[in-house]
Amino acid sequence: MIEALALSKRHGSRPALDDVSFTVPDGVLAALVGPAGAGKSTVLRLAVGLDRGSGAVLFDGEPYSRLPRPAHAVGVVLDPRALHPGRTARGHLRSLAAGAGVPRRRVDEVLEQAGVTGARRSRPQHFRRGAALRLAVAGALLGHPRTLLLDDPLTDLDDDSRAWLLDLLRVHADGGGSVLITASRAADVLAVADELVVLRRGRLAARGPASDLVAGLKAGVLVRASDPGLLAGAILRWGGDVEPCDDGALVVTGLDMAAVGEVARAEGVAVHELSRRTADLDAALLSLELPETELLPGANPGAVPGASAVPA
Ligand SMILES: Nc1ncnc2c1ncn2[C@@H]1O[C@H](COP(=O)(O)OP(=O)(O)OP(=O)(O)O)[C@@H](O)[C@H]1O
Repeated sequence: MIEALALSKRHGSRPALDDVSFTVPDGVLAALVGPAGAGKSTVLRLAVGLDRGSGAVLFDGEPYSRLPRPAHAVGVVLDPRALHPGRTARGHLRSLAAGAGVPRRRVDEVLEQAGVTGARRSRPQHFRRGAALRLAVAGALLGHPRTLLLDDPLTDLDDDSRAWLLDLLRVHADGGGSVLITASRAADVLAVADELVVLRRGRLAARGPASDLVAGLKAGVLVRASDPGLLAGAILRWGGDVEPCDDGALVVTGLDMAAVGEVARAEGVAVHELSRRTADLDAALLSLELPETELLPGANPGAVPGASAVPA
């Protein structure tokens, strides 16, 4: 199980993460989603002690820094291109295995599992994205970890590697492990993630079972117009509800698409886009109201043994 407890991080005066808590139980594949800069990578970097902040991330109750054999508990893929330029793929894995106290024979097993046996003698800095990611995942699997953390694994991935990866993650979670991946678009992970944790500007925007979150999205109409303020006022007068988005679009509920078009015409406002809100799943998720956050027992980092895993 992964527990993120009250994670916060600032870059100067700018908060990169603000009091983010969530749990990924055993047997669950969770996706941390949010637009660029939302703080997803920061969560993973804090989790494995590569960044400093406040709060804690616990793996089966222990911070990463206190795991006796971290590679045997948590498999991590942050940057698949972080490789020694002079090593072959197999050499790279052998060096990881040696550092993690994993027997050498395990290297050939994970190369095969990742489908990169044929490229074991190649230098991976020339690998395409799919092969580089497979090699990185192979490295993460060396110690048979129960938990997997992968930062943005799906971007620019070829279809075969994507299918391979999603299958591997699903099987891992179904076998009782916990998996946390990050993605910029919820649509990319909706079919595979059990749980979503949605971040918006470093804060939790929504979290819960993916199917519940999507079912909870109110049907609505997304409209972009020349004068959103004027249109919003008119929609309210006509009995609709309006939620403004960051990019100036409005999400309207209580009026159908034709009615929104009519209101705009009556107000003399030019409409630049009119679509069903479900077309923009991410905007809809980001605008969800987060229920009162129930802090996990002991979520006060001061009360959690080893919570200084992420030193302030
Ligand atoms: N070293 C740094 N110095 C200053 N600001 C930083 C640094 N690293 C990250 N940030 C800022 O912290 C915020 C969160 O960054 P983070 O990389 O965690 O976001 P992200 O959701 O992973 O984005 P992306 O999908 O683009 O990787 C962003 O505003 C980013 O610009």
